[in-house]
Amino acid sequence: MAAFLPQRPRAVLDGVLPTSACAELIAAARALAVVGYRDFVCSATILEVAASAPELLPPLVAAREAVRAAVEEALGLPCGLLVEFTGLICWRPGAVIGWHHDANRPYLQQRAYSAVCYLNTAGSDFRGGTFLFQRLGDISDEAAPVEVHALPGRVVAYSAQDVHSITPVTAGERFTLTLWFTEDPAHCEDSRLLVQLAGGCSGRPAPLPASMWVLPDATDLRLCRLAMAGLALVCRGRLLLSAAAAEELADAEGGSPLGVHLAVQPAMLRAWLAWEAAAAAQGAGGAAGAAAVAASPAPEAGEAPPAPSAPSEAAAVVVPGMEFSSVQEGVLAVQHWARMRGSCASTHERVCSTHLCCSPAASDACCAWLRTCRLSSSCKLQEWPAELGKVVGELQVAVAESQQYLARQRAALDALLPRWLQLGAFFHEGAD
Ligand SMILES: O=C(O)CCC(=O)C(=O)O
Ligand SMILES: [Fe+2]
Repeated sequence: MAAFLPQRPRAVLDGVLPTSACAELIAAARALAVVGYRDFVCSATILEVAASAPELLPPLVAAREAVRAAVEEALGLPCGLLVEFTGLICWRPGAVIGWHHDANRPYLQQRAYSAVCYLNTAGSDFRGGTFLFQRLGDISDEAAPVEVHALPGRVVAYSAQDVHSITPVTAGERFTLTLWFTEDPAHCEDSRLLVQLAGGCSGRPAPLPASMWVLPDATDLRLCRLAMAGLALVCRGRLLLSAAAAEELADAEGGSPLGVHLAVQPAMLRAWLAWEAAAAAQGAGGAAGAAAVAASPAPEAGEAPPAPSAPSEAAAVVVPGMEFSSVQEGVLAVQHWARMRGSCASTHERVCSTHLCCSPAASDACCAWLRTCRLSSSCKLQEWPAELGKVVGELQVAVAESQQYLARQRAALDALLPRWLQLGAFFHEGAD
């Protein structure tokens, strides 16, 4: 444990999470994170996880509790801390935060302490991204930590008023589990989490990031999901949009990032849901049925995704990083692969589902698959099956492993949920 000064509590704690738990959380973040709270940052909050992939709550909650317990002990807070925010955060190249403290807005006054648990290693998994505390030039500076380099399982904890900064991430991806603590029960995230969980955990549509930053590497399963959905993708600035959303965007308020985000979100979501509904209506149509769905999505009240076989002009635009010459080519490649696998419907599940990259190994296999996509950019389409064949075995193992992993997490959630809900009811009654 590092120096701890009561007047300016700062602690750096190693080994709070085992490396395996960190890898698990990174895989969950890769699967779920959407455009985050600042440029080049993607995040998945605990509430978003509860809404879209509740079976991933058990490892996230376990990690949250481990960090909370370690911070309470290190900062000597016997009364216990309430968690105001839990999020998995991915920092991509370009992400940076200047000097600030974490309660620096009127609506953040409830934050009392902060804790960041690093999930991967500075210098090897990513470059830059060093956490710096401001030196205050008083005697306590001698002992207080000022610079924190990320290592899996290392936690930095500090008062939310303590000024700090993060140097720019220059390469790779920096993953953190970030927690803010409050002493005010009204701001504890658990009540919102319980309300959400009480609403039921199953049958939710697969989450689709509504928009995303276009990233230099773009090795991202989400791009694949979008291409599978037959969406024509358009690159606008650093946002990747559906063609339909791009049209709406023209009307968006001055093209401001917020306006853009608001315009994009509903359009893409509607398109995705329309596609999902069409796929469900086709039922177990097998390869041909599902391929037909992908090729001619059902007309819907919202936007149906553009048909891959009838590309719009916008569709000729790039899906960055995938290096297909068009989205259609990407879709065809996926369909080829699907036919090879014998079932397009389950391929949809495998390729499009968030869950494909929920286990670390599956996540790696997905990345391998997407890398293959990229490596194959110069290949002709007919060469795809051979190319893809190389990783099909790996994916099969990954899918099986992912399914087992999710089954285990679902069982864990089933076991936890009644207790959480009971607790929620207890607190609710207590509050009445
Ligand atoms: O990721 C970190 O090391 C700290 C992040 C931070 O300061 C913040 O999100 O306010
Ligand atoms: Fe901060």
